[in-house]
Amino acid sequence: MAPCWPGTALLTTKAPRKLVFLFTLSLSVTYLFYSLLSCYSSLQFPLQDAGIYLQPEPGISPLDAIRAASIKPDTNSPNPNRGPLIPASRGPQSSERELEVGARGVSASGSPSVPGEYTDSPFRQYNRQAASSGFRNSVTLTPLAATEMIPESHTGYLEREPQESSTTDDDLSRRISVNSTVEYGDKRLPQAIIIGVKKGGTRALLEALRAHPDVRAVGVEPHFFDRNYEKGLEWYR
Ligand SMILES: Nc1ncnc2c1ncn2[C@@H]1O[C@H](COP(=O)(O)OS(=O)(=O)O)[C@@H](OP(=O)(O)O)[C@H]1O
Repeated sequence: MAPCWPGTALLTTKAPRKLVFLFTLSLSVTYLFYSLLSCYSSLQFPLQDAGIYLQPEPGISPLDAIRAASIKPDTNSPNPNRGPLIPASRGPQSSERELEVGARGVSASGSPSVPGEYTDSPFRQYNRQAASSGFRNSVTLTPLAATEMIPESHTGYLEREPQESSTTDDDLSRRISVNSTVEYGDKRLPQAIIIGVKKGGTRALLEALRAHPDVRAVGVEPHFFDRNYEKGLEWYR
C-alpha cells in the first residue's frame, strides 16, 4: 500500500499543481525580464557614459560620435576649455604625467569648431601639426621629447620610456619651426658616436648621456660600422 502523506496528496490534486506551475512560470518570466533588463543596461550605460547614445544625431556616424565624446571637455578642470586629463599609460611616472586628449570646440581634425573659443596653446599646435604629418599617436599621447625619439629606420630598436622633462610650452613653440614643420622625428646622422670594446662599459655611458634632456639616443646599439656598414647611411640615419 502506498504511503499517504497529506502534503503529497495536496500536490497530486489538480488545483495545487496548477498553482505550482503558475508560480514557476511567473518566476521564470521575472528572471527572463531581469536578464534582458541587465543585458540592455550593460549595453547602453557605457555608451551613455561616453556621451554616446543609441540614436545619435542624424548625419553623425557612430565613429564620429565616439571621437566627439573622446574630446569632451573636463568640467572639473580649472580651465573649462581644456579636455579631460587622463594619466599616461606608459612610463614609471605615468601617475604624475597627465596629458590632454581634447578640448571643447575641437573637431576630430583638431581645428576649433568655434573660432576664438579657446586659446591655441603651442601644445595643441604641436599635436595638430604632428597629427597632420602622420606622427604616430600624436593626439592621444604626450609628445615625446627630442631625446625620446628613435629613427624609424631602426624599427627593431626599443623605444625608451618617456621621462620627465622640463619642456614647457615655450620650448615646444620654439621647436615648431616657422614653416610649420615639426622638428621631431626627422632623420639625422649622429653628432656623436660611442666607440668601445665589448664589455668596455659603452652601454653605461650611453645611458648616462641619454639622461640629458637634449640628447637623443638610440635604444639599442646600432653597430653600424662593424655589422651594418653595407646597409648604407640611409639605414644609419
Ligand atoms: N662604471 C663602470 N665600472 C665598471 N664596470 C662597468 C661600469 N659600467 C659598466 N660596467 C660593466 O661593463 C659591462 C658592460 O659593458 P658594455 O656595456 O660595453 O657591454 S656590451 O659589450 O655592450 O655588452 C658590464 O659588465 P658585466 O656585468 O660583467 O657584463 C658592466 O657591469
